Amino acid sequence: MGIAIHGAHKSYRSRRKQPITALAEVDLHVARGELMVVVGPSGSGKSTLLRATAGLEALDAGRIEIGGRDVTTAAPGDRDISLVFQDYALFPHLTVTENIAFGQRARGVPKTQITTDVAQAAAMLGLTAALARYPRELSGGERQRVALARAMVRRPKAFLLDEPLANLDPDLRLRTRVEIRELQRRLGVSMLYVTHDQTEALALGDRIAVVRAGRIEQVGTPDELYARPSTAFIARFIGTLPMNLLPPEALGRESGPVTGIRPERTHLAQAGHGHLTGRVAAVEPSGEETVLHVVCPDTTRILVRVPSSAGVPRPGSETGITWSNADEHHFASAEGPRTA
Ligand SMILES: Nc1ncnc2c1ncn2[C@@H]1O[C@H](COP(=O)(O)OP(=O)(O)OP(=O)(O)O)[C@@H](O)[C@H]1O
Repeated sequence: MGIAIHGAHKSYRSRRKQPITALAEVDLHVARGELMVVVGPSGSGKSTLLRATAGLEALDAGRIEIGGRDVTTAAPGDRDISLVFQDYALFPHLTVTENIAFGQRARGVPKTQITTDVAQAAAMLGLTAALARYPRELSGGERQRVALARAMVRRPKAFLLDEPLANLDPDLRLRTRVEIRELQRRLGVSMLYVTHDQTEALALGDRIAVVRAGRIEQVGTPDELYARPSTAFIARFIGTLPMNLLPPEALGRESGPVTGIRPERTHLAQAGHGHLTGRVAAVEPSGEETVLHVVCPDTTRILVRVPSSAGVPRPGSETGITWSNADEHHFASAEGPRTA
């Protein structure tokens, strides 16, 4: 058993005493050894879900099990979890060794055991050469690795991470992301990983839970979320570029569903041919590919991603846009559920 969250509900009171629903009827199961990413926009309830799982926040209703044990009312220290936050929370006056060993010492683990555990965690995370240093002598990436090593030596039933890469520059984010993934695989521990970054979610997760306004809209593998988003919101949220959503009028229909087409599944055609014709409003080269912003006569804007080598049209010119009907998604409305 990994982590099981049943019917979690949590609301806060605003300063004006208005209720703010942070979590509503959330069910989430993380299998043993699974890396589950919780992703969603700012304020959607991700941190509340993680903090409730950690026991830092009490639920109004619902039940939480970790490793098959009901921990709903257990104190954070009694849940067999390790937490990692974005701000590392290292002790500045302790060396790397002492920081990693701190929790183990407090728990009275024998010294020889601690020495072995620290050496092993440091080796796994490439920190062996830094063991005698103080946090101020480390880079941001090294500090985050110390925080991970400290979390790891506890051998918890579950790892809970809240935006652990938020303070790192892009290069380090990428490297540390790979390290976290490898570490989680090697330890075979369940992990709940919170981020607002869908790229990170797709890269890391065995599965991803997309949260919006306190509810989980979809749980699935990265491929499932990309190929069959269950709502138009997810279709726009998951993917390097948001999916184009076309109202029926844009396709010359009086009524019907909203049609979704990914920018990377569109092709250019001659003006007047294909599914649509519009004017190129902007051209954004990004190496091998170029993204065109095309505005149709009814003002619908469409993103088109094409190979840069393919004779990209100039801004202001007219172009046709086409796609294979098999690549279409259909939704009840611009935010609503999938219909086909
Ligand atoms: N202590 C609190 N008191 C009042 N409202 C709170 C409190 N903590 C969170 N909230 C509200 O609950 C909602 C969910 O917050 P939460 O921090 O879980 O979102 P989040 O998805 O983690 O956001 P972010 O990505 O910005 O960190 C928000 O509307 C937030 O304003």
